[in-house]
This record gives sequence, C-alpha cells and structure tokens, in this order.
Amino acid sequence: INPTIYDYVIAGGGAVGLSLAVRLSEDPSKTVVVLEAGETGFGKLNRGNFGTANDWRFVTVPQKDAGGRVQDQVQGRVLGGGSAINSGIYIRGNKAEYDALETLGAKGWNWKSMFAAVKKSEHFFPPSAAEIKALGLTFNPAYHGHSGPVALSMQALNVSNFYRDFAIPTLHNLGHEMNLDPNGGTHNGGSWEFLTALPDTNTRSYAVSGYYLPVANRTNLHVLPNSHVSRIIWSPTSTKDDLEASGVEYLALNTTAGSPARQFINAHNIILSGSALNTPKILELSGVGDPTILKRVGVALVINLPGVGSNLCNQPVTIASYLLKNGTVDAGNTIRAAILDMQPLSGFLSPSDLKRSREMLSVKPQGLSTPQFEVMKNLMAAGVPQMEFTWNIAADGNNITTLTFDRLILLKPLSRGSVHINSTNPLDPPVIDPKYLSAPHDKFIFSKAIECTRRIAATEPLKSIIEGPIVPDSTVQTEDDFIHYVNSQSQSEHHFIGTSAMTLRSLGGVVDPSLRVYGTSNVRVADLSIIANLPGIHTVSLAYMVAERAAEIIKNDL
Ligand SMILES: Cc1cc2nc3c(=O)[nH]c(=O)nc-3n(C[C@H](O)[C@H](O)[C@H](O)COP(=O)(O)OP(=O)(O)OC[C@H]3O[C@@H](n4cnc5c(N)ncnc54)[C@H](O)[C@@H]3O)c2cc1C
Repeated sequence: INPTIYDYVIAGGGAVGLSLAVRLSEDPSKTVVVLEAGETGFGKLNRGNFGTANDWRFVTVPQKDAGGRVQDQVQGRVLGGGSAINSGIYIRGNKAEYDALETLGAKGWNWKSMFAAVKKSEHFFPPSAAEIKALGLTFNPAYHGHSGPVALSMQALNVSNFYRDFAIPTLHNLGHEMNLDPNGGTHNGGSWEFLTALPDTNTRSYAVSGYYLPVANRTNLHVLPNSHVSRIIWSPTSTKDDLEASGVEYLALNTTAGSPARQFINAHNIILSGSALNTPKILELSGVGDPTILKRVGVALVINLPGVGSNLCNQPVTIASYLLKNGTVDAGNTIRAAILDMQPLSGFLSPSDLKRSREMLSVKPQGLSTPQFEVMKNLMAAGVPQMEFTWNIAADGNNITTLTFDRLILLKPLSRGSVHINSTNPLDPPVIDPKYLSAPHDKFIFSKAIECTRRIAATEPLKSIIEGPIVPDSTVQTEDDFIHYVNSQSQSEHHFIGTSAMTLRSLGGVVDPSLRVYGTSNVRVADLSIIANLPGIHTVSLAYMVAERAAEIIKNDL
C-alpha cells in the first residue's frame, strides 16, 4: 500500500508513538506512517547509549537553583525513543495520582481506565519457584498483564544476601514495610525491582521488540527513520476556530545531498509524539503557542496557546553511598538486584521537619496553577510517596563492597520550567529550562532525604556492617552541607512530562481529553507531554498507558 493521503501520520516513533502506530494499524483498512528523526538502532542498542547519535544530547540553560550548572538531558533519538535506551526500571504509581489527572480536566483519564490500558501492554514473566524461594520475591498476578507486547520480569538468582539479611530487616526496623507488588495502585514501601526485560537473558523489551518487530511486515504500517518532522501543514480551507491540518513537513536526514531534503506527507490525522522536550518545538514552529515567544522568534501565530512548552517537570536524582565492612556480605550477581523504597514525607522527615514542610506549602511555587498545587498538596497529605531510595550493592575487583542508594529521586517536584524554540531552524535544539529545585519545598525535602540516609545507615542490622559514608563524605554534616550537596550533585532522571498538558485551556492546557490540540480538528498529541502532574514513578509505564489509552480513544474517534 502506498497511499497519497495516510489515515494517520505520527511524528516521533518513541515509546508512545511507535506503540500507538502498531495499535492503530491493527485495522487493515487504516494506513499509518511513523516519521522518526533517529535511526532504527536495530542490533546495536543496549544500555549506555548516552551521548551517542541515539541521544538528542540536549543540555539545559544554567540551573540557577541547582548550583548554576548546565545539566545533560539524555533523550532517545532512535526508533523506540526512551524505551530503546532507558534502564528498564518499571513501576506504577498510586491510584490517587492518576485520578488527580482527571481532577485537572483530563476527563476519563483515571486509575481505572489507565490501569486497564497499561495491562494490555504487558507480558509479565513471574520469577521461577527457585527464585521465589531463594529471595522471598513477591508479586500479585492480578496486577499484571499476561499477553501484551512488552516483557516484564523480576530478579535472577544469585543476588547478594545483603537484601534478605540486611536491607529488608533494616527497612522493617525503620517502619518501612515491604510492598507485595507496587504495580496495583499503591507503590508505598520497599519492593523488588521490576524490569522491562526478558527473564532469562535480561534482554531489553521495548516498543520496537515488543510492539513493532512482530508486525513489521504489515503493509498498512510504514516506518521512516531519519525523518525529522519540522512542522504541521495547515489546510488552506480550514476555519479559524477549528483548524484542520493536511499533513506535515519533514526533513529527510539520510540524504547524500549537502542539506536535508524537505518532504511532505499528507494525512487525515496528525499525531505528535516527539516527547515532552520535542513536541512543543513542532507546535511552535507550526504557529501554535505563546504569542510572545513566537513573535520573538519570527513565527506567525496560528493558535494562541500559551501553555505550549510551559509546565516542564522532571525529577532530580542523586546518590549516597556507604562502605561496608570487609567480608560482611556476598555481593552476588549485582546486575539485577535492587530494592526500591518509596516513601511519603513522614517516612524521611522528622516531626519538626514535617512542620516546616507544611509551613513552606502555604506559598504556591511559580509555574504551578492553583488546582495543580492543591492536588499535589492533597497527595502529599494523603501519604503518596515523594522520595525513592533505591538500595543497591556494588563490589569492585578488590572485594570492596558498597551500599549505594544509587537513585535518590525527588519523585514529585513542585518546580516547573519550560522548553521553547529559539530559532525557526527545526534542527536547532530547544531552550530547556526545567528550573530544577526552584521551589523551596523541593530543595528542602530532597536535601533532607539525603540526610536521612545517615539515619538509615545507623539502623540495625545495617549499622553493624557499615564502615562509613563515601558520598556525601563525613564532612557533610549540617543542613546547609546537605543543601550544598544537592545543589552541586543532583542530575536529571530523564522523566520529562507536562509541556502539552491535558488540562483545561484556562489552566494552560494544550490538549483536550481526546488528545486534540485546542483549536484544531485533527491534530493530536500522544506522548508524555500531555501529563499535567507527574505520578511518583519511572515513566515508561506511563508511556505505555498513554499509548494504549490513546489507541482506544483514536480508534473509537472519541
Ligand atoms: C536515559 C533514560 C533513562 C530512562 N530510564 C527509565 C527507566 O529505567 N524506567 C522508566 O520507566 N523510564 C525511564 N526513562 C523514561 C522513559 O523512557 C520515557 O519517559 C519515555 O520513553 C517517554 O516516552 P515518549 O513517547 O513521551 O518519548 P520518547 O520515548 O522519547 O519518544 C519520542 C520519539 O520522538 C522522536 N522525535 C522527537 N522529535 C522528533 C521530530 N521532530 N521528528 C521525528 N521524530 C522526533 C525521538 O527521536 C523519539 O524517538 C528513561 C529515559 C531516558 C532518556
């Protein structure tokens, strides 16, 4: 099939875009084309593609509230997007966090509908009986999908005895309970790590291997790598209040000619799926956005939507590590061993710090709408996790073993930033300003969480095997020291959302609950930019939720 007008053109073949393309092309009467700026990456991907051609290699502007540093923002630029280069950690959030999306105007987007959708994406491989016995692994089959495209699995055998003998008993002594399975709507507490990987080989399972490759021979589904979408083409006959698009313009990057060739594709429906950092650029270059920004760059305004590119949110992350006494633990197979401990404020703040937290929350940080702020405060008060403490064990060749909290993640930042174009050249990177740690409450609770690892290390049975702190080192003691540590050491966790938010237009919304860009009849956004408030999770589960839910909505033309 080689249509002159496709039913659907999808700009971006990432976690959401490629999975959605596969679902839409299940109807053989519909033609779907995916334009992906990166290459296919077949046969060359695993972890560690950061800084290569498979990464957009973005950087932020200097982050005033995070030590003035410019920070790297890794983003997949390859078929499968983030799902092709990510670390594969998988977890879903708290029911109330998804229900809150509906409260903010995303009608029909709630835990019930999103949980049902995400299970369609999943094929859970339970651990073997031997693994369950050896490690005490727990899971609830009812929380999982069992015939979807993306594989989900748990620990292999031969992990360190540290987890069973030291980590879990210490968590108990801290009053942090183990969670049977964090994927069913309550992710509080400690749980074993789930990964999007095949169980025996530990091979990555992602949008390409799970969704696309098994159906790559569909004649109604075309995937064009090295195709960078620059803008939407508006139909000259469309009305002012309900703009219709006729297709997109893209740059074919694999040409041997000197500069990329400009190409056009016609389609009845346009779906932007470039990610929270890239989709605003396509909208702005198409004249959709904040008039002030478009004017500054010299793009004619088509739709006045000031929310485009605002509300950028991402989690900061840092580490803390402790040297263990020689010979006290067997490091085992460190490749797939971790416990994620997801804690609400009361799990890591002292009673007096909880009081200070409440006082700080009397002032709304800049960039958040009042309803967003209310929702987030309510979730905090309801005990929804705000910090992740990942417990990992590492050993070097000299038998030096460390406990590394290798992901200390501020799960639900209040800080909001922006991503905007700075020129009319589609190949120029956007200006990324996440405003990390600009909300005082973010900085306060994040630094207190790092400090809390000292209390954890002083809790038995862990205490008896700790030699001392490595980073932050023992000179870091006071509240100011810990604040300095997060200012100078925190990095991006690469879980961007929010820049084409699905919320009321009056609140800065960009798309309605059927994913349509306000003011258009046939342009939709389907990627993590539509999520107004971040659930406290790693975001690939959310990406598959969005893909499956978007497929339901678009197939039924809701
Ligand atoms: C380094 C890294 C590690 C991560 N680790 C984890 C993890 O362990 N667990 C977890 O749950 N999540 C993780 N994530 C996050 C998760 O992968 C992302 O949230 C998810 O991939 C976002 O999906 P998306 O479809 O919105 O965007 P993406 O998956 O980024 O897809 C966007 C796609 O659009 C393409 N594109 C962009 N602009 C254009 C254009 N103009 N024209 C054509 N194509 C375009 C991009 O190249 C990309 O392929 C990680 C992300 C990164 C970057």
